[in-house]
Amino acid sequence: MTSISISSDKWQTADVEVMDGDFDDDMLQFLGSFEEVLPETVDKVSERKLKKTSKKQKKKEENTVGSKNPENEEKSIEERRLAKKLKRKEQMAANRKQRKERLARRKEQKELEKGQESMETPIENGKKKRKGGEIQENNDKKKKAKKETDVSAWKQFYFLPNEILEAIEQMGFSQPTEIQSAVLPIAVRDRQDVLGAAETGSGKTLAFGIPLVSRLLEALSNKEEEEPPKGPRALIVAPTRELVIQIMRHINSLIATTPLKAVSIVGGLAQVKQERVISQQNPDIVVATPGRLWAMIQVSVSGIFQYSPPKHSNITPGHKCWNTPPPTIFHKVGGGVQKMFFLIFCLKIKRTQPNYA
Ligand SMILES: Nc1ncnc2c1ncn2[C@@H]1O[C@H](COP(=O)(O)OP(=O)(O)OP(=O)(O)O)[C@@H](O)[C@H]1O
Repeated sequence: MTSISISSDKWQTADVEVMDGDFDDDMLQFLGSFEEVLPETVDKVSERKLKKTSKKQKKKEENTVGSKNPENEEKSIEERRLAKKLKRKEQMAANRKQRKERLARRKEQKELEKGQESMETPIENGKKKRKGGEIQENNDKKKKAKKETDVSAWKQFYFLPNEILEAIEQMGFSQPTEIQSAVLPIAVRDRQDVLGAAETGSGKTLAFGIPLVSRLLEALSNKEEEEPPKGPRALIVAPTRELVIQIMRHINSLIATTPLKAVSIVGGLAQVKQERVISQQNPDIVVATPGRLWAMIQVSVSGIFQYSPPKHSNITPGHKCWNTPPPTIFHKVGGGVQKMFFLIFCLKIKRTQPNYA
């Protein structure tokens, strides 16, 4: 019997079974297969093993997908190609649209600037003086070419000033349109305010343009002895730049034979420049979009809109233009409302208050 101590405090004894006999090398061989393994080595080895397994697994998965669904894979490649193609197409369409819009904006801007530059030409006795007389000559040629139009149908409107009949002749319009025939006697002869509605392209611009220019000419002839009126006396408001351009074209043609001047006020052009043109040129007619007009009324340095109220006004199409009622605007415009002449033209008129005529 052998005693083995197992406690640190006190030695104790325990009975153990002792094996007797010889141990040959074969029995102890397994000891050689152990190797010393430190903690850091354990971490590194397991990390390497983990990486290897995840790579293998990934490869395996890829192979399985590929080998299992080759059609699906082809499909997804095709889909991706199509999506890319579509995206490219959309991008190209967007670029084309942007380019078109840019070109249209530039064209509009040029037209408006042209209109304003032409304002800088002095006007005397209803005829424009230009350098070298070259442009005047071209205009004369145009006038001659268009003078062949027979405008006898317009003669029924005996109350129209001669300058306007001459302008209509130059424009080449042999007959008044329906809305023009309906409006002219009421607005020019009877001096009534008009609320008109007619479809697009029916000639509404001249239907309000002719009465407006007639009134201005009338006022000019009545006040020949007096000091010429300061500031714009007629205001045309249209909801878009495009409409302002269209209206300006008609108004400029209408006043081509008169000493009257018109300018446009729209967003997108330098406000300072527009103010300068207005205060230098002192136009009789202003054609404006509401946003820029409002901005100019509020921050106008020259105070151009404070001179005197516009006495004749057109708002077209009225329902789209204003959030505040027109008289409020004109009160601001002129600093006081005088007798004004309203011509409101649009595509449709919706009655919102039953008692409002
Ligand atoms: N009496 C006329 N005879 C022939 N053509 C005319 C006459 N009056 C106007 N026009 C022409 O008809 C076209 C349409 O006129 P206008 O732009 O005034 O229509 P509109 O009713 O104001 O249209 P929109 O509602 O689109 O503004 C213009 O090209 C204009 O020059």
